[in-house]
Amino acid sequence: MNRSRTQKLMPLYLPFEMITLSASMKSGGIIRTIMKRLRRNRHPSYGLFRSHYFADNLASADRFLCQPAHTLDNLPLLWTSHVRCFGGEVSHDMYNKFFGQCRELLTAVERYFLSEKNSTDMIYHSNVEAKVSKLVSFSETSAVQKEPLQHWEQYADPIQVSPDAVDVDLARLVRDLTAHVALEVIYGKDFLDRNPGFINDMWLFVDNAFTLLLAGLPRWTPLNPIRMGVAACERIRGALMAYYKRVEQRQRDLPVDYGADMTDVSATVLERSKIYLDHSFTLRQRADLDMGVAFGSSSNTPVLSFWYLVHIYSRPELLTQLRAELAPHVKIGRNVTTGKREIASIDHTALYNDCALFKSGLLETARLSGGSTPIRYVNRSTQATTTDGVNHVLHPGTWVTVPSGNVQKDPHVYPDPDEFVPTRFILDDEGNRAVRFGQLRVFGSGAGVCKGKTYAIKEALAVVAGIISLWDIETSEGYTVEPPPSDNNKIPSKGWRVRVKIRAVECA
Ligand code: HEM
Repeated sequence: MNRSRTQKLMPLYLPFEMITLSASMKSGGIIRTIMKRLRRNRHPSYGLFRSHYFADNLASADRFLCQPAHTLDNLPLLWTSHVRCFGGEVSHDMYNKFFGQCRELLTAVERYFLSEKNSTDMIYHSNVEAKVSKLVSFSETSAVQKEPLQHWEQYADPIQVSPDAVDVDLARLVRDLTAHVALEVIYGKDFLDRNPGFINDMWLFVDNAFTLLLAGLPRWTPLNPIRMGVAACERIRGALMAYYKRVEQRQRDLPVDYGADMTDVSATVLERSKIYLDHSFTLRQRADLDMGVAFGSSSNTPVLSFWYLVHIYSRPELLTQLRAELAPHVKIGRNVTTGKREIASIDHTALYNDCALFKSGLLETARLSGGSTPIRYVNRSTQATTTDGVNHVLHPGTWVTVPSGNVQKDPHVYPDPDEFVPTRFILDDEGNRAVRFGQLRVFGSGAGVCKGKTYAIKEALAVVAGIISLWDIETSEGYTVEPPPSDNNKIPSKGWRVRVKIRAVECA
């Protein structure tokens, strides 16, 4: 790689310094004192390295991060994941295409998943009702499972224990179902049916290799987790290459491979494909750049939804309150063929706007699960103003990290910060109960803010509302799950074994 292609790669020391500084800020004590001493007077460097500014005490993190991308750039971090994690192509051609077209490609995500109106259309398209109604499969005839399992049941080890009860790992079940919802809405049903191992490969990669690779271990490192993760990543790339070939065939009115049904491919994919074609991206380059979308859209929401369910099902009183709040908006009917209860409809707009306790509880789960630390590359000189009023100059070619998530455990902002307080984000304005994000920044800020933020909340609300409205869930003997102080975007390694039954509830 020549210098132009390496200069925008995040330095290898940065994740380590960021984690150490972040931990020292939280823990206080001697490490904090040492780190503070290392802060060079008047130089905006905090810690050991001059090319990294750890901006933990900005006067306004939001205002700072809202600077235009030509000053504070989010793309070099994405380029770093492309090179180090996803093993994407690093040719000169790819570098130019990446920095030339990436913003346009991200806009094709943002337009449908960040906008209030379009994200509502997307969640209505996602048919969460049908998926949640088939959370687990029942055999009518015997206690032995005979029906084909749904995609999300494959790795959740379901065992039918009576005609109406299934024991299952809820962590795997919910994680895979929620990922399925987002991926189907983006890539279409045929893609997931044709690639039944796709979601499992994503987890193999995320759980085993992603962090180690981002920290700088080469992809050829002879460690089992990396080998396993990298092999899964290559299968994902292969699936996306074959997929974008079919999308191109559809767009050019050519016969589509395998006669695949491409009618439900999202507008996001069609727009991205058009950009790829207009700028002569090879199939491999298209797949490389879509990995960020596939992972971004389906790695965080599933874990958030799972932990919210843990909070709810381990608090019977809260469960009752939420079911009452949701009842007018989540209609239960009967399946005309089986006669079993199922979700007939979900009013997604009402879940988002009118169910204050339910939405606030989701934000509280997000608050507890840990915050984000936006990382930006400094393209042009800029200033960072700290709380003590000092202006630091940040030079081009340096990096800045903003641990805006630390506020989430700050007792001055959130009293009893380790407690789960479901009402915490409700503002009562003369009888009008509204839910406000306040200082919560789980989705980042500024130009690099999460491009799926609005959809992600609607999707998590829909999945959780559907599950708690239709299903009774009890922890199996010997399994307890306590939400960890910070989930690091993970489900519990041993899963959460539960018994699932359809709830006896009045049908509409
Ligand atoms: C609970 C769910 C989610 C969480 C917590 C989350 C969080 C984040 C965070 C922290 C960032 C980096 C922001 C920054 O640097 O300031 C990000 C970036 C991104 N997210 Fe999400 N995300 C979620 C769901 C989604 C979904 C559903 C999609 C797509 C439909 C998505 C697409 C993206 C994309 C494309 C980026 C890169 C943005 C850029 O650098 O310009 N995310 N997300």
